[in-house]
Amino acid sequence: MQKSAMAAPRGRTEMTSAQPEGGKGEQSGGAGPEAAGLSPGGEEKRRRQRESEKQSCENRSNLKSKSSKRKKGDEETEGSEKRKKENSEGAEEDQSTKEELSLAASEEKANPPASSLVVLGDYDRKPVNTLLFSFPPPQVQPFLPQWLAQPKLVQKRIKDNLIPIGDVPGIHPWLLKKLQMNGIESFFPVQAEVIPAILQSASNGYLMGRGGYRPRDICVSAPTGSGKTLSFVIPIVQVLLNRVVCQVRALVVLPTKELAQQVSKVFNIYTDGTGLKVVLITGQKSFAKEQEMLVQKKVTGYCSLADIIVATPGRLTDHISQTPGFSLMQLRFLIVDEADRMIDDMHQNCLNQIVKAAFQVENDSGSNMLFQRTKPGPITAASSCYPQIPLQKLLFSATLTQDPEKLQQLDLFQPRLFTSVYSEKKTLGDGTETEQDTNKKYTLPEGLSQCYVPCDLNSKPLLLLHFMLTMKFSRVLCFTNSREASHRLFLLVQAFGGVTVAEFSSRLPPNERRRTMKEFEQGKIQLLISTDATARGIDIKGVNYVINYDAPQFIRTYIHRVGRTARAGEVGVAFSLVLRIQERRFLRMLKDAGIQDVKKNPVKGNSLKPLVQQYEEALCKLEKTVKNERAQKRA
Ligand SMILES: Nc1ncnc2c1ncn2[C@@H]1O[C@H](COP(=O)(O)OP(=O)(O)OP(=O)(O)O)[C@@H](O)[C@H]1O
Repeated sequence: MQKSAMAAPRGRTEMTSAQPEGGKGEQSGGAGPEAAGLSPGGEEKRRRQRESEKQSCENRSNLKSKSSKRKKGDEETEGSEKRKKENSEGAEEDQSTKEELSLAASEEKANPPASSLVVLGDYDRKPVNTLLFSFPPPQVQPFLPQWLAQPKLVQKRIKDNLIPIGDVPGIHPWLLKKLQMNGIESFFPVQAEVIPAILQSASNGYLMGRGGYRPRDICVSAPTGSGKTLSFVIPIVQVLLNRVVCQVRALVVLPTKELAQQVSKVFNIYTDGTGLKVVLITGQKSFAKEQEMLVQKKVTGYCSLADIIVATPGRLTDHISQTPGFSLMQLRFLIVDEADRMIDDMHQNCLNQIVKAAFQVENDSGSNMLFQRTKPGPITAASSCYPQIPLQKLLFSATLTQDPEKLQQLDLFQPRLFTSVYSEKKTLGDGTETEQDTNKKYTLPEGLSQCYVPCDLNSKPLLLLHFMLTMKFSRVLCFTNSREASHRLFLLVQAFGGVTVAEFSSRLPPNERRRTMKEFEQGKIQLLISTDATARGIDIKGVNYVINYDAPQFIRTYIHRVGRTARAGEVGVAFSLVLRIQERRFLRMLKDAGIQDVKKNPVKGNSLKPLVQQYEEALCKLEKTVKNERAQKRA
């Protein structure tokens, strides 16, 4: 990927015009007796100069160590991990370099160094003329676009900031009733901010932006379980309430079938009784069946059977290319949930195809010629002559990337960012205010307590059993790093006995996964051992504990996993079993993300002893079961 000047690489050079020595000093007689230290003020001036240089050096070395500490990545588990790691590492480097440069600039301002011109980048003072020959050439100082630098802040604390639904302006009375019928009396902070923003952007009806202008795209970064789903479901249903013709006006894309199912369920609740049609496209039904759900052929041409589509990327692109009459030409809202994951290479292409399909010129004589649209470009007299149906993008995630370049791949239009990621001001004992968590990149739910248990490989199963049987943990979602690991652990706990346990991974067919999830939600299963298939977005009510049986390798995986508990303002506890060899890396990963309050919670060997004999018997049973399974597979 080509990098723009916005994200210049490390070691950039920049000129800073600074004070005396050869610059201003020269003009005011720098070569005269004062500069040579012969005048009465000369000694004082040199002392100040020496101090200023010393300060400058200190500042630079501080920055240097700060910079090296920060060069780590936001990474992601799924898909092209390595590339992602590289990308995000690059992004963070860019970010920290930006911070360094602005910090350095302000510090330089406060303590002007003695030399006339300095080169920033390797923090060594260099004479100005080296700039002329420096390679690579100087680059433009990067800056954070205003929409990222000045986002709309969303309160993190849910329970303290509930807003009665009637106090949020502009919501249709019918929807207010519907919300109440579903037990929603108050909006969560993210909903109270985002719902009016989306409604406002469609205040002239969905066929046009506010005041006839193209509406701004919206990005939302709020913690897991903070209610992001309703913050787009409610305004979209409201905006489409009065639609006359059924056309695909809203499309939600999500990375997995389970998530798509979950979101379509919420849409179904709030469209029930409206005549709006919600269609789920995930490949769980046959392609032909899905085609029947999407379009109908009539004598006059094809007509849409869907107002709102909730889809996974693969199946959706198949329909774009292969389903006759399937049109996104009237698409008004493109919602990208779990957006950071959807921007990954794997899904990026899908998003491009959607946008392309949305601006495709239709030859079909049945198309609506009154409201047409052309690919957005500069506003001209011609383009403003006829009404354009705008396509507005709405991006949501608990770990939305703040790398402008990555977000820019989505071709966002004057985006607005709503975020709960901000540093908090704390008042000290003496009344002064201090900023906390300045390197904070993600926000976790308020009610979440986090612990980690240092351990070795052999004690991990015993620790899990200890939590379940001795500590009597209930409603536990336990994550491993692979399907095989989940399966083995499930067999082992089952062989040990005493715990209602199930597994969840792509090893199991979809119906079985659905059933398991339902039973877990109903409390019939106390321990669900899962892969990262349930790590993102899945909303399971009543999870008390998350256990990272295998420590997650990437910070975003950690955030989404632990976010399966402490949802909707509730409390929850996350335990991570961390091998001693992983401990340093694990803690650094959390620290780099600004996550500080993770307590060390060692478990004494003595506590595990009572379980050992039964555990060894379970191991023998496990060995037999695995052998049987292998034999069955071969047969
Ligand atoms: N205003 C509300 N009042 C009560 N419960 C709510 C409200 N809004 C959402 N919820 C509930 O909160 C839970 C979490 O909501 P949701 O799944 O939308 O979170 P999210 O922000 O999308 O989380 P994630 O990032 O993990 O996907 C759901 O069970 C939802 O029903």
